[in-house]
Amino acid sequence: MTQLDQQVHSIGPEVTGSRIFKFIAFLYGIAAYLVFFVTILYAIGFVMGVMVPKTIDTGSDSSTVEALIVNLLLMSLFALQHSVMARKQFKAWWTQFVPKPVERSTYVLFASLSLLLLFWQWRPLPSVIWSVENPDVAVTLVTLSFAGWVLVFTSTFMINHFELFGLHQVTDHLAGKEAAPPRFKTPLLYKFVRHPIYLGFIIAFWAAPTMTAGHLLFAAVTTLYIFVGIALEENDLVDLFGEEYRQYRQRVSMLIPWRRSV
Ligand SMILES: C[S@@+](CC[C@H](N)C(=O)[O-])C[C@H]1O[C@@H](n2cnc3c(N)ncnc32)[C@H](O)[C@@H]1O
Repeated sequence: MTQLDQQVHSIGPEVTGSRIFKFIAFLYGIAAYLVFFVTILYAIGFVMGVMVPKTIDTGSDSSTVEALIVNLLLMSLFALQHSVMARKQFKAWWTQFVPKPVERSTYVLFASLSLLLLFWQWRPLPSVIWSVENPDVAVTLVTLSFAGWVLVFTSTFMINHFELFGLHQVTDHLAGKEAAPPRFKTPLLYKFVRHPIYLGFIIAFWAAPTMTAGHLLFAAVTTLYIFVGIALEENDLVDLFGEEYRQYRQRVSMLIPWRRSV
């Protein structure tokens, strides 16, 4: 037996089933959730350019090339972390080291930390691509962007907010309940589009009265990543729910209600 095998063996039910582990896991889940919550609130201010010390359009001066390289690296790091750690094969591998009840919380924590790094290190690209002069149109765009964030937040509650962010798993474990298998759901908005959370992000990122080059880069790359993320997520969902998800995909559009192809 290698040293690694011995370590893997040490995180068994005799450890995860103990009362002290359950309690520490619960505290860890709450801490990860709080970090996520602060991160998503900061993200709103960062993208909308309000109420936070550093926004998408502020930060240290740098050359265009440096800004492009740093920003693309930061977004790639988030995309890699987010996609790789969400895959079935990765989860099967790393739950040998990370106990299952805190797997989702750890994923949420890593995703939040990579986003916080992005906010911190983001380089502004201040050239203005468009600027809406009409105050009514400008207010409409700000309202639309905010509505995008509301769509993200409310949609998470439609499929299960607390499970998505790991709290459900640690509370069930604390209560000694077995983790329930994932369930396919199509409540409310999920009857009109398959990905309301991602639709909310796209709206929130693009609806800007003033669009700088930096903001445009962020919106364009994240939108591209959302399409890649959707393809990966839907592969997993077909694996998980089979024919039920295939039929859902035929019946319901991806992002734009009543437009089957997108
Ligand atoms: C960040 S959420 C995004 C959900 C969806 N793509 C959206 O944009 O609203 C990703 C998680 O939701 C799960 N998921 C996506 N659609 C689902 C559905 N209809 N029912 C249950 N879980 C779903 C995926 O398996 C994944 O774990």
